Order: sequence, then structure tokens, then C-alpha cells
Amino acid sequence: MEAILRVGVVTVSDRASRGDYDDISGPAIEAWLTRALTSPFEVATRLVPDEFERIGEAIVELCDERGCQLVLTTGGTGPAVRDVTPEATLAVADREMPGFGERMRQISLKYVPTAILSRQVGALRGRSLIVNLPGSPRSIAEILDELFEAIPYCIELMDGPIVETDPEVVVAFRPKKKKG
Ligand SMILES: Nc1ncnc2c1ncn2[C@@H]1O[C@H](COP(=O)(O)OP(=O)(O)OP(=O)(O)O)[C@@H](O)[C@H]1O
Ligand SMILES: Nc1nc2c(c(=O)[nH]1)N[C@H]1C(S)=C(S)[C@@H](COP(=O)(O)O)O[C@H]1N2
Repeated sequence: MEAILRVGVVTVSDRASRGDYDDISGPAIEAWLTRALTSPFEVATRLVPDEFERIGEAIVELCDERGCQLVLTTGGTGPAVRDVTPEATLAVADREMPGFGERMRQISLKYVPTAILSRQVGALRGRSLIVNLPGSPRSIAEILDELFEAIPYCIELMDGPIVETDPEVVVAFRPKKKKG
């Protein structure tokens, strides 16, 4: 079993990738991980425009070459014509994890009625979990504060590292093993 968690962070934004504005959402993911994780981790970041091929290439590189057990994307999940992050994610995935999309929209509905506009998905590529977060910077902590409860166990089930969290931020849920 590996000791260190490698996390890929992919910001999908036409304007941030052009330099029209600074990427806030990618750094917000990194800041959240720094706050929440007490076990060792490293982050590799990528910034790509809302383009199907570029998104897929970034995810594949992070999973297959960098060995990221977790890839978090931000942006491009809505109904705008150029929003293709969920399609690009599923195109490079082996299996969808429908519970992730369901859970994220459930969480986000507590904050904004437009939560239903995000088509965000969770999916697996090999032993990597890929999760789409919305582009809005504040959505990052809104979602991860609750969603992350289920992520350490998912990574463990794929023979990844044991991920420990600060319970002040989020408690990692692990089903109790039966005795004997
Ligand atoms: N990476 C980011 N950093 C900072 N703010 C962002 C980022 N992504 C999105 N936002 C903000 O959230 C809003 C909604 O995000 P959305 O992903 O719909 O952007 P968009 O309108 O498709 O534009 P773009 O793809 O050029 O970021 C944006 O208008 C922007 O204000
Ligand atoms: N938690 C949370 N979820 C959210 C939002 C938000 O502000 N907070 N914004 C919503 C809005 S307004 C949109 S359009 C969709 C898609 O956003 P994206 O295209 O930036 O990925 O995410 C939704 N989900």
C-alpha cells in the first residue's frame, strides 16, 4: 500500500486559462486539502480551457503518469455550451460512481437552488477517483466539507493510501469491521 496521497487538481476555465482572471478555485482546493488532511499528500495542478480533449488529457496524465489516486476538477459542469467537463471525465473513465453526483447536488442545494445546474460526476480510472466540482470558488469548501467523508474509504478500497483528516474539518467515515 502506498503511503502518500497524490492529488491532481484540474481547473477548467476559459477565462482563467487565458489570464482574464486569476484562478481562485484551484488554489481553494489546495487550501482545503491543507486544512483538512493530516496524513501526507502532494498536489499537482493543471489549468486548461473548457475543451474536451484538453480536459481528458490532463486527467489521463495525472492518473496514469503522476499516479494521482484522487483528481479533483473545478469548472465546466454547467449547461453553458462550452461546459464539457463531465463528458470529458466520463470519456476517460472506466466506471461512473453515480453516488458522487447525487451527493454533491444534495449538499449544494442547501446553498443555492442552482445546484441542479451542475452536471458534475464522480468516476474511476484504474485506481484513481475523479470528482468534478463546480467552478464557483465558494462551492469548493461547501462541497468538500461534507463529500470528503466518503473519499478516504473509497481510496482505501482501491488499495490507495490511508487518508487521515482533521475531525474539526471533516470526519472520514470507515465502516466498522466485524469482530472475529
Ligand atoms: N477558476 C476560477 N477562479 C475564479 N473564479 C472562477 C473560476 N471559475 C469560475 N469562476 C467564477 O465563477 C463563475 C461561474 O463559473 P463558470 O465555470 O460558469 O465560468 P464560465 O462563465 O464558464 O467562465 P470560464 O470558463 O471562462 O471561467 C465565473 O463567472 C467566475 O466568476
Ligand atoms: N455548492 C455549490 N454548488 C454549486 C454552485 C455554488 O455556488 N455552490 N453554483 C451552481 C451553479 S450557479 C452552476 S451554473 C453550476 C455549474 O457550475 P460550473 O459550470 O462552474 O461548473 O454549479 C452549481 N453548483
